[in-house]
Amino acid sequence: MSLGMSLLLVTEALKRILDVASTLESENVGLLQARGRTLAAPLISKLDNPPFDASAMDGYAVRADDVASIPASLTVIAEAGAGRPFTGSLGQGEAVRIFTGGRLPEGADAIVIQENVDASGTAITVRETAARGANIRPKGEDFRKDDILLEQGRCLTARDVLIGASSGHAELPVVRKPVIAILSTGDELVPPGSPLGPGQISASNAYGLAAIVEAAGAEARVLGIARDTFASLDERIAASDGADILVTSGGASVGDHDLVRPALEKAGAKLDFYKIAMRPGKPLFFGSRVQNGSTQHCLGLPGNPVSAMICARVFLVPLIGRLLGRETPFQALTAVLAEPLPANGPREHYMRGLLDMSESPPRVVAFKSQDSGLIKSLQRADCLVVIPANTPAQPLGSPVKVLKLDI
Ligand SMILES: Nc1nc2c(c(=O)[nH]1)N[C@H]1C(S)=C(S)[C@@H](COP(=O)(O)OP(=O)(O)OC[C@H]3O[C@@H](n4cnc5c(N)ncnc54)[C@H](O)[C@@H]3O)O[C@H]1N2
Ligand code: MOO
Repeated sequence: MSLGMSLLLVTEALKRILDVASTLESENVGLLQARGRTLAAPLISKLDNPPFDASAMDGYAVRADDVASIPASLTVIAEAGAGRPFTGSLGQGEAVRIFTGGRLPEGADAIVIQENVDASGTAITVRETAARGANIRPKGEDFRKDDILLEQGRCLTARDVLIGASSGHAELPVVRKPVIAILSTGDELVPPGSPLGPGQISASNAYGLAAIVEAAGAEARVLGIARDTFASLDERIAASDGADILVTSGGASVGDHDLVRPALEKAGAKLDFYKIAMRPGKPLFFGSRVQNGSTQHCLGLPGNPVSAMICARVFLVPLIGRLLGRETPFQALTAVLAEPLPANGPREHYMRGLLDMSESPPRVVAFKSQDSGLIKSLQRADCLVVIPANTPAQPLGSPVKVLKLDI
C-alpha cells in the first residue's frame, strides 16, 4: 500500500483498480429487459432470415419466363398471404396472388407488383416484365442459422435486441448488473430539499454518483448519510453487504473526522492505495474486502462534489466496465489551447473546460477557476483538459489532451 507522500500516478492507480476486477457471472434476461445490458456470450443465430424465400411486395408470384414478353395473360390459381403459404406448385401460364411476406410458391421465380397487372377474376394481364428473382427476398439472404450476429461484451442497443428476437432468441445471456453501494459521509450533510441548519450543506454526491452508476450499466444502492462516528459508519458499511463495489464520498482526507478508511479496515477491507497525483482527487483510496467468499471493491472518493464526480468518471466507470466485461475507455482527443495556461503543480490536473469541435484541430479553453467546490463549472463544462504533473506554463496554441465529458 502506498501511504503518505508517495502519490500514485493516475494511470497506475487505474491499472491497479482494473487488475483486481474481473467479469461477473451471467444471467438470462427477456428481450424486454435486454437493452443496455452487456452480452455475456456471442449471439449465434438459431434461424435463417428470411426463413424462406419471401415476397417483398404485394402482387403475383409468376415464372419469369411467362412474363418475358408482354402483355402476358396468366391464370391465378391460389393466394399466398403472410403466414398462409400456398402449398401447391405453380405451372406454366399460372400465377399465385401473393402479399408482402408471403412464402414464394414452388415453381415461381419472380414477383410482379400489382400496379403492373390488370386483373379480372382469375384472369390477369401482366404489363411489365419481371426478371428472375424480382421482388423476392431469398431464404437466408440477411443472415443464416449459426452465424455469429453479435460479439460478447457488447452493450446491447435497441437494434441488437431486434436482431436477437429475429434470430430466434426469447432471452439473451447478459452479465449480471454490478450492484454499487453509495455511502455519503459527513456530519454537515442533509438530504437535498431539507432546510439547511448552521454549517449544513445539501448532500448531492450520492445523486450524481447514482446517475453515473446507472448510466454505466450498473445498479445503484444508495445507503444514505453516515455521520462522522465509527458507530454510524459501521452500520452503513454493513448495509453495503452483497454489493460488488462500495463507493464512499467524503472523509477521505487527513482531518480529525476523516474516519472512512479506518472504518472500512475495521470491516475487513485491505487498502491497496491511498492518495494519487491527481487534481481534483488527491485523497482517493481503493481497496477490497471479502465477504461470504465474494470480493467487494471499495473506492473512497473525496467529498468535494466536483472531485467525486470526476474521480467517478475516471475510475468508477472503467471499474464497472471491467465487472461487466466491457472496456469503457475515455475517448481522449487532442485540442489546442485557445487561451494560455499557467504552470501545473505536482498533480495531473483534470481541468473543467469547453471544447470547440467546429475548428480543426479542435480548440479548448480551461476555466480560470478550478476550485473543486465549484459545482456549476462542472455542470457547464463539456470536457476535461488533462495537464500532466509539473507541466510548465503553456502558450496559446499548445496541444493538450482532452477528455469529453459524457456524464
Ligand atoms: N490539510 C489538508 N486538507 C485537505 C487536503 C490535504 O491534503 N490536506 N486535501 C484536500 C482535498 S484535495 C480534498 S479533495 C478534500 C477532500 O476531503 P474529504 O474526502 O475528507 O472530504 P470532506 O472533508 O468530507 O468534504 C469535502 C467537501 O465536500 C463536501 N461534501 C462531502 N460530502 C458531500 C456530499 N455527499 N455532497 C455534497 N458535498 C459533500 C463537504 O461538506 C466539504 O465541503 O480535502 C481537502 N483538505
Ligand atoms: O483533490 Mo481535491 O479533490 O482537489 O479538492
